[in-house]
Order: sequence, then structure tokens, then C-alpha cells
Amino acid sequence: MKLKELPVPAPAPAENLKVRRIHFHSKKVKPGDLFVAIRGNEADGHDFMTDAVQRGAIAVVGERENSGLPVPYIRVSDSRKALARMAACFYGFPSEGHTMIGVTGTNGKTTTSHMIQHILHHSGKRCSLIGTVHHQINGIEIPAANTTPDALFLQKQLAESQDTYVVMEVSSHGINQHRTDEIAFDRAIFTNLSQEHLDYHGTMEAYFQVKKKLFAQLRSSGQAVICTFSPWGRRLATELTAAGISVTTVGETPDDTIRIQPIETGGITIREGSSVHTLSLPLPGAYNARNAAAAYGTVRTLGIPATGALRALESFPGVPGRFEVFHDPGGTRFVIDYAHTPDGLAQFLKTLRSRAKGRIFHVFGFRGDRDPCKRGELLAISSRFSDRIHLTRDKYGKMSPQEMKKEMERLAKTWGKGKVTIIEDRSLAIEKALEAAGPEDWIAITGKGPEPYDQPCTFPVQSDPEAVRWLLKREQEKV
Ligand SMILES: CC(=O)N[C@H]1[C@@H](OP(=O)(O)OP(=O)(O)OC[C@H]2O[C@@H](n3ccc(=O)[nH]c3=O)[C@H](O)[C@@H]2O)O[C@H](CO)[C@@H](O)[C@@H]1O[C@H](C)C(=O)N[C@@H](C)C(=O)N[C@H](CCC(=O)O)C(=O)O
Ligand SMILES: Nc1ncnc2c1ncn2[C@@H]1O[C@H](COP(=O)(O)OP(=O)(O)OP(=O)(O)O)[C@@H](O)[C@H]1O
Repeated sequence: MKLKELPVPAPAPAENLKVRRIHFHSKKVKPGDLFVAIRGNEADGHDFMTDAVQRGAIAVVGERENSGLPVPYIRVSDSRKALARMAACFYGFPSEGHTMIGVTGTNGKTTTSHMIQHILHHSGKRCSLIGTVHHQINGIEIPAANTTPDALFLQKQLAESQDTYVVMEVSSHGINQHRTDEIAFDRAIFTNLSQEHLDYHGTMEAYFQVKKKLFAQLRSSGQAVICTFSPWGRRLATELTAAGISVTTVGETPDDTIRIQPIETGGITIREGSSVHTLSLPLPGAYNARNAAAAYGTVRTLGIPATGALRALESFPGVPGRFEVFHDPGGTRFVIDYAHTPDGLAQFLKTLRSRAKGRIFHVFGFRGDRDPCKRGELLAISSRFSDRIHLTRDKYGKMSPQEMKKEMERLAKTWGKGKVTIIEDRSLAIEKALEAAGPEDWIAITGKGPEPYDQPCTFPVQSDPEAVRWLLKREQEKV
């Protein structure tokens, strides 16, 4: 593509330069590429403009006034926005060729997205998936680095996808950093909003406003599906309706388009107009019933028949690391879960408490690179629902192991109710829980799901599922 065909103000002498590819990481640049300099959170891409040119960049896009570079320099007011515009243009505005479904919210994006994809597959439709656990394009799995990938990667995947539908998780970081700009959505779903990412957004109001931006990207024929279980959802539904957007609400009141209610003997009823359906979901918890209802509400707006959608949900295989259960032949059960927000953890542990006959041993840690103000609350929730707590490492981020240990000791004194043991090595923390647990007990390991450990452990394992499998195998070999 020629530089003049991209939506940036190319200087006249450079208009006909041919752009081979676009990159925003200097180390990826090859001769013929266009480099976009981005001011990041860790580094400033403008400091790597010379590096990019030395690697063969034919032109550079950036925010600085002057570049002093020997190649054409195009100044823009916001490099991330320019990158998104150029990426969409370079790949031919690929969202136009799909029915695009965006799922946002603090918790439940992954589960709801996987449920939507599962229902669509069950109904004979092709659906790509972009999200935290993995991406899946044309049936092929691609590892995921971010929940919402950068604009270049995203637009490339959309261009490569031959699937009619694309369901994607849209994180607040993704929206704020313009990764999803230039995508026209047919459906936008809001699951919920609760305390998270306040280190990044500052206030809940600012966090809400970022999430709300997704709905401004709906096509004119697009529709919003809003869970109204929380006040944030009710507010969003009201504001979007007032703005003339077609809104399907999913909630518990007679006013909601899709109304769910638990059945005492298990399962839920889903009311839609005058129809009432029953649903027995393989995943436990009121929160998963809400995710299922959001997925159901979404596919109904896409014309999927109710019966097919419900039968599909009943065969939903689950999501790796979301209430994923492992059985020890001795009777103890492990459950691995991705809960890492106060609301997510409370929902998860409440559900587990209602099912566990014996004690709950909770193994978890804090992320050094995330919101420190939620740590005390996470521990308070854990000590409310569990019997013993093994505090262990999650991800140090910028904190040293010594700083993290001090933080754990401090929090344990205030919030631990005397239930806390600190065991820094995550695999040992899980082993010690197994040694102490009895046949009716559960060991809940939260925070990481299938994510790989970033530190080596005593045992040869690199994730929570691997640690559990390794310990179970060792138990069997002892017999
Ligand atoms: C804090 C944050 O969001 N960071 C994201 C951001 O990085 P950044 O732009 O700040 O990058 P940086 O490291 O400061 O570098 C600045 C620029 O210099 C460039 N550079 C750097 C080094 C070099 O040698 N040459 C060079 O050109 C970089 O390519 C970059 O353009 O943009 C990158 C590209 O899109 C992301 O991969 C990266 O995500 C990091 C890995 C991350 O951890 N992000 C998390 C917080 C995140 O986004 N999470 C949400 C989900 C959250 C949730 O729902 O729980 C997500 O969508 O994944
Ligand atoms: N609707 C919900 N409400 C509250 N908590 C939930 C809900 N759905 C899931 N959770 C909890 O949050 C955890 C993460 O769920 P899921 O991966 O579906 O959400 P997510 O929004 O994709 O999270 P992330 O953005 O961190 O990847 C689950 O393991 C569960 O403990």
C-alpha cells in the first residue's frame, strides 16, 4: 500500500512510498516498514525512532514536533489513534465483513464470550473468538498475550478470519488505548462493573465512562445487551436507551427483556416475553447463570432459536481455569479459578461454600503490578468464606519478593482472622494444602487460571493446572 493511501497526512514527496508493513515495536521493523512511535506506560516509542530507521523504516509516525530523522516523519496528535486508523485501513476495514460481538465488563467477559461462541457453533455458525484464554480464528487457536490485542494484531486477525461471527472481549485498557477503534460492532454486551483497575482509571466513574465508549462503536443497526444486576448496568441501560440505542436488558425484574430466576431444586428459569424456559447449566454459581443469560440474550437478538441456544448452554464445556475441578482419589477436590477481583472472588467462594461439605483451603496471592487497594478486601473475602488460607506468590510485577512478603504479613494481621500461612512457592503452597486436606475438603486455587507462572517453582510445573496434575500423579504413584 502507498503511504498516501493511509489515513495520515503524508508529506507530498513521500506520498508514493510503498509501505510493506506497519509496526509500533522498533525491533520488529524490517526494510520497507512504517514505524509508529507510541508513548507507553513503560517506555516512549519516540526514543526508538532511530532504531526503527536503522532497521529499515521508510517513514515514521509520531507525536513529537520534530524527529531529526533522515526519513519522512508524519506528526499526529495521538499515535495510538493513528495506529488504529492505519491498521484498519491497511487490512481493508475487516470488521465490515463480520458480525462483530464485543463483550465488556469487569468480570465474566471470557465466560460469556466462550458461551456465545459455543452456542453459535452448536447452531452451525462459524465464529472466531478473541480473548484472555486464547484467540481462535478459522478454528485455529492462537496464544493470547492480552485480553484485547493491539490494533495491528486485531485488525490482522479480523482480516484473516473467514468466520461469519467474531466474538471478542473488550477490556477497558483496550478501549482506553484505542486498540478497538475503527471496529464497527453489531452487538455490544455489558456484564457488570465492580472495583478493578483503579490504579489505571482512578475512579469507578472514569472506569464506567471508558466501558461506555464501546457502545458508541455500535453500527446504526447495532444493539446493546446489558446485564442490569448491578446499579452500573441499570444506569448504562437507561443512558443508552435515552441515546436511542436498541437495548436488550438481562436481569431479575419483570422490566427486563430476559429475566432469570433460580429454581430451588437447581437450574434457572429464563423468561422472554410470554415464554418461560428452564436451564440446567453445567457451571455452578449465580454469576454463571448471569453470564449464560447474557449469552442467551445476545444470540436471541441474532436470530438463534431459543431451544437451540438453551440446549447448547446445557452442553457448555466450561472455560479453562474458570471453576475447573480436579478430583483426588482420596476425596479431596481441587478447583482452579481466575477470580482476581473482590466481586469475582466473593461470587466464586460463596458458590464453593454452598457446595463444599468440608473445609475450604484457599491458595492465592496478590499481583504486584495491580491495584494495591484491593488486596485487603480480597483477603477479607477469603477469610470470610475459607477455613485455611495459604498466601503465596501470584505475580511480583515491580515488587520484590521481600516487599511482597512484608505486604502479605501486614495484610494477614489485619484481615486474615488467624487463618493465614505464608508459603512463597506456589507449588509448595498447593502441596501443603493437599497434605492438610481431608476427603470432604476443597482446595481452591485462585487468581491465575491456566496462566503460566513467571517464576520457577520447587516442582517441575508452570501453572496451577500443571501443579495439581503433578501432585495428583505423585499421589497415585505412592499407592
Ligand atoms: C499497561 C498496558 O496496558 N500496557 C500495554 C501497552 O504497552 P505500552 O504501550 O505501555 O508499551 P511500553 O512498554 O511502555 O512501550 C512504549 C512503546 O515503545 C515501543 N518500544 C519499546 C521497546 C523497544 O525496544 N522498542 C520499541 O519500539 C513499544 O512497542 C511501545 O509502542 O500496549 C501494549 C500493546 O498493545 C500492550 O501489550 C501492553 O499490555 C501490557 C503487556 C499489559 O500488561 N497490559 C494489561 C494491563 C492489559 O492491557 N490488560 C487488559 C485486560 C485487563 C483485564 O481485563 O483484567 C488486556 O486487554 O489485556
Ligand atoms: N458475571 C460474573 N460476576 C462476577 N464474577 C464473575 C462473573 N463471571 C465470572 N466471574 C468470576 O471472575 C472470574 C473471571 O471470569 P472471566 O474470565 O469470565 O471474566 P473476565 O471478565 O474475562 O476476566 P479478565 O478480564 O480478568 O480476563 C471467574 O473465574 C469468576 O471467579
